[in-house]
Amino acid sequence: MNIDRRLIRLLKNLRWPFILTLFFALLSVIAIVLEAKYLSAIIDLSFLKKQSLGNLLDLLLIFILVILARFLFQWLSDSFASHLSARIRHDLRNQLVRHLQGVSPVVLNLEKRGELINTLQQGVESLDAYFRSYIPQLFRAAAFPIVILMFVFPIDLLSGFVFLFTAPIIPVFMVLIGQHAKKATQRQWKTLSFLSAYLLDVIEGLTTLKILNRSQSQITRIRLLSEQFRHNTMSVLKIAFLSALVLELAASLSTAVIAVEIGLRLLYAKISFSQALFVLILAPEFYQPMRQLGASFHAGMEGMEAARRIFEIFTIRGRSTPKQSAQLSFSSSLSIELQKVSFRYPQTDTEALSDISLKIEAGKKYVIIGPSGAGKSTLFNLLLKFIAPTQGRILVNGNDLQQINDDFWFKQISWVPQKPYLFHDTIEANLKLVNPMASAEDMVRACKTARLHDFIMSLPDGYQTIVGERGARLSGGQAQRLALARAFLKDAPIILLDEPTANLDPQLDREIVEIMRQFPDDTTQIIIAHRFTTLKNADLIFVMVDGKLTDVGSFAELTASGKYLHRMAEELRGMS
Ligand SMILES: Nc1ncnc2c1ncn2[C@@H]1O[C@H](COP(=O)(O)OP(=O)(O)OP(=O)(O)O)[C@@H](O)[C@H]1O
Repeated sequence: MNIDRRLIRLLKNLRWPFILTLFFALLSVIAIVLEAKYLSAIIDLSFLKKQSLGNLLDLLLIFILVILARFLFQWLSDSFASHLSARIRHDLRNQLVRHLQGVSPVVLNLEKRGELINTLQQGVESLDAYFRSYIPQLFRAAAFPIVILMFVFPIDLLSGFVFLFTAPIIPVFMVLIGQHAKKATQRQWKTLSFLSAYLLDVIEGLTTLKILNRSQSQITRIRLLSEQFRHNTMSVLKIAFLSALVLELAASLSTAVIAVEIGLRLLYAKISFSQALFVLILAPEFYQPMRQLGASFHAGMEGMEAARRIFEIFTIRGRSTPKQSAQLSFSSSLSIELQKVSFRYPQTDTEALSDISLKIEAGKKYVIIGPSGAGKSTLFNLLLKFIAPTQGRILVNGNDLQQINDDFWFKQISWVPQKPYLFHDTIEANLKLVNPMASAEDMVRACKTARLHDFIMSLPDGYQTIVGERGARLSGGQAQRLALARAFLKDAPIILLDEPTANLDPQLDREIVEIMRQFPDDTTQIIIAHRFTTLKNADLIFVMVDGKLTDVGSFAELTASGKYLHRMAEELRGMS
């Protein structure tokens, strides 16, 4: 019957709007029965018993009031259902976003973003019809016939039995049709999710595709997928139209059976006119909610399918973080120690990091170097608590990092990745992300230190300039500077910087060292370096190769003996 228990559980905090939705629906059916009762009485009295209109004024007035009450109850029931649906969608979307915020970026990157977006938008939206129309209709389909039978049985037993025996025909048809509809709806959703993910992928990789001269083949693929989606949608619609037709037919035939049965008895004077009329007026109302349920059956199917995807998102494992960070305070100078740390990404055979032991003391400058794939970013991911070691421990002032609260830890770290994420908002808003209370002077100071202020002032809207999606209107170097300005504003004791690669911004090469010097002396700096200038300024250099720590030492020590650094120096000398 298309009821997902997890969806019904969402109603827990909305008990009252839900109860009121059903309560007013119930009142509306009582009003329907009363409407039939008064209408049949008025017709009987005025046409058969020839009563004057003056004598029927009271009855007419009550009849009109009952009609008005029916519409009022229906409207109230619909309004509470709409309110309920809006709240559920709002709460669910918040819960989903909150859940995804708690998922490690490393895990999240493995998910198809297009599918996630599709579920967050279309999936949650399709629950509107489920809660606003399908669930109340399901209640009406179950409750209305019972209420009507309660009134019909005492008045006309035979008609009551005809109602009772014809009522299951519609639900039986619905269950039969439902089997097909379910598969078709699942196919439709699968294609839509795939299409959304594919479109997002193509749009993001458009430049690459164009350069590779592959855009035409992608267009063909998108056309094929769209065609498949159209085909699947048509199958769903075909079933929906066909089921509506079958249900309509079943309801009409059942009403006809009642009409013939009543007509015959009326002919042989086995039933009074007012009783016959009362049952006849109620007959279409008896089948109406079941017919309407047939019409919203599709909404029920879609809601169920969307629920499956939505609750799948909740199964993406989030990080668990302790509530308290014992013994650590914001004023602590934080030293970090990696003890025999290894890490293996899920579903991979080799370790990205193996047996790493190193110490990071507060206030010193460290540089990590190594060839591509050596595990430098993985080490950062561990320090950022995006992932946890598969073996070994990371200690912060002697406390296991995994026992430290995420919020506390994130406040201690400024992270400047190679491609910083900038939101489609103003420069000011992107800066204030790290410190909403930052004053205009603070922002200017931070941007001056990051050597970005002059550029910002050259823009027509200055700090109010919209940076574009993912900072599209900024160069790679400018985006990095903006991220560095954010780090200045945040003023955290530890800064992790993934230096931009050499081909990104040559000017930044020299400047970055200067900018990093501006951080307070007690800031611990850990830099993934790609340049020589950065190496020279490090207190200690960690050389990583194939997930292992192969050398540790100062620049002078390593250029003399370190294999990788020595080779790097040779290569750079050869280039110059
Ligand atoms: N999400 C992931 N799932 C599976 N394997 C991964 C994942 N991320 C990285 N790896 C693997 O882990 C190893 C270390 O990768 P990592 O990104 O840490 O290297 P890196 O030194 O930062 O490289 P680069 O300098 O090119 O950025 C690589 O073999 C890489 O293929």
